[in-house]
Amino acid sequence: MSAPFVLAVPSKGRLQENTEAFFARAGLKLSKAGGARDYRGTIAGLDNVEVAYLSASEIASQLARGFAHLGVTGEDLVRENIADADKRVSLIEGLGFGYADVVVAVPQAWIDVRTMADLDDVTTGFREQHHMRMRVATKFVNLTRGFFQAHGITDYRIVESAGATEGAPAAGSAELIVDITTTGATLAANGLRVLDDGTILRSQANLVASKGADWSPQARETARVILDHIAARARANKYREVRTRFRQCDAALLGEAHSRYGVEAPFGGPTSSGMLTLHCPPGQLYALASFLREHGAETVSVVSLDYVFDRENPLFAKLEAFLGQ
Ligand SMILES: Nc1ncnc2c1ncn2[C@@H]1O[C@H](COP(=O)(O)OP(=O)(O)OP(=O)(O)O)[C@@H](O)[C@H]1O
Ligand SMILES: O=P(O)(O)OC[C@H]1O[C@H](OP(=O)(O)OP(=O)(O)O)[C@H](O)[C@@H]1O
Ligand SMILES: [Mg+2]
Repeated sequence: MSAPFVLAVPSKGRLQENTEAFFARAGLKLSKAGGARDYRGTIAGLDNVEVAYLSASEIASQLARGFAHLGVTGEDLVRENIADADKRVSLIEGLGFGYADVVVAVPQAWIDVRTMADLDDVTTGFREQHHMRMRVATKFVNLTRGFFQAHGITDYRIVESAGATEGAPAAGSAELIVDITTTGATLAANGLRVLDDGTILRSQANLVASKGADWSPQARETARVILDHIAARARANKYREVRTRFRQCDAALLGEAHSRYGVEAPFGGPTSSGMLTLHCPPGQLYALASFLREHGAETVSVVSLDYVFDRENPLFAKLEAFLGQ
């Protein structure tokens, strides 16, 4: 038997739940034979796939080393943990969950410090006054270094923080922090404020491919099947299916529906009896139904789509472009 195809997914918390739901919606059911504490799983119907349940940061490292073919993890962890990330992994698609911003936050009491340029000024003053550099508490050491360097800030020192980073300024172990925020509640509760231009990265969970994995023809075929499921579901989510039948429908009317409402006609124009199937963005359904009735339709029905399989698979095309032929 050939080596398994490894899909790495988060082993706990919100990311795990969201990831399992995401694959399930795409028709890929992840299951663990040994229950919740089993860190190996399978995908029903895909025999050579091994699902590896790992922490989100470990997934980034495993992808960088080529120990997993595909994985789900946050872009923040990819950028923090992988040097030269764009050469070693490819972010195939943002998954629409796990949103978090990596930000520079300072005590609210620093009323004169609004921007990174202001911060640059006070770091220099702080060093002269206190004979030590300002301390930045973070677990995002690399992202912080890169961002501070891009803003020309050099008078600071990083204090590595494993958790509860937002508490560091009040505890006196740092002057400011770099950490993730989603709702802003934790920053506010700790009397901190994000600098106006202090957002380092807007992160979300991504489907990530590894360059260094063993991309045998069989592994590529497995990736194609997985990405085909995901692309079909993504395409289905973007549209509702609209059906109607009326004689006055012609190419000019379809052209107008396309430019006004973003409507696609996946099976071409109306049939000889005037039957028409359209795909319409959800937000435009009422406007489209009104438009069709104004032009002669008696009835317009709308249904949700589960999957739309296209010949083209943009996700697999992106993977192939990244891996090279
Ligand atoms: N409110 C949030 N808190 C923590 N992580 C979040 C939040 N929202 C989104 N995320 C994302 O989830 C990922 C972190 O997941 P998780 O905490 O499981 O990671 P980890 O690196 O394994 O951390 P841990 O040390 O807690 O095990 C990151 O990509 C992060 O951006
Ligand atoms: O902006 P907010 O919505 O307040 O979210 C941000 C906070 O949430 C996370 O911690 P979490 O409580 O998940 O604990 P963790 O340290 O175990 O990740 C994260 O580390 C931040 O501290
Ligand atoms: Mg965490």
